[in-house]
Amino acid sequence: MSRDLFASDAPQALAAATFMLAGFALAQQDILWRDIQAILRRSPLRHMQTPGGFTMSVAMSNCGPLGWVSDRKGYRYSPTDPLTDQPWPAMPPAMQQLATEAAALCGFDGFLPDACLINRYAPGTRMSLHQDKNEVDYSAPIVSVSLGVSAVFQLGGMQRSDKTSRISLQHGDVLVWGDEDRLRFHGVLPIKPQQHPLTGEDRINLTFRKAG
Ligand SMILES: O=C(O)CCC(=O)C(=O)O
Ligand SMILES: [Fe+2]
Repeated sequence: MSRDLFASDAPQALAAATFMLAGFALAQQDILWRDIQAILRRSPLRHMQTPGGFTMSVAMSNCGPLGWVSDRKGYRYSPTDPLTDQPWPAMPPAMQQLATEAAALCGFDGFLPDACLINRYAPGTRMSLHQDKNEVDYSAPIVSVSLGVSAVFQLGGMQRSDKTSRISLQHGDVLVWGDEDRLRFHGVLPIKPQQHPLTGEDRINLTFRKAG
């Protein structure tokens, strides 16, 4: 059987600076899951408000020195969880190391995330096309880890109206984008009803960022 079927350590280039590390997080799934549960006990998943007054369908929380928040005042990073008025839970070493190693494999040496957004997609939930642009410094990549049921990721261009390509994201896949791809529009199509042994019907996504 071809070695390539198992070559999860070899990044697959999807664009000039967008890479798929298929199954890269699989070896860490148990510790990741345990760490995520511990974070969510302290800073629970919640549906944030958009500046326009809508409620987001993806439920979110964060860990690390900074956390992404949205409310009527806008999108931003905050050192405290508005739900608890406490600092966000610390970023567990296994999570930070996974992000740093994934980035390095894709040519982004020295990536030290200070924020990890935790997204939970229930069946039918989507994330519309957007750019990740609340971070201060765009020289750092975004490292995105998928756990649980599969999703279809839309990778667009620099304009919202640009054509998008579809990338299937499976449990354990890690997607990394930076440099000239850092501000590409991207989104997630509605999650199809499925079951996964680790997460049930949900998809959990972790996006590691250098926010501050
Ligand atoms: O869920 C994903 O795969 C992408 C999440 C995302 O784009 C974000 O949190 O900004
Ligand atoms: Fe994003």
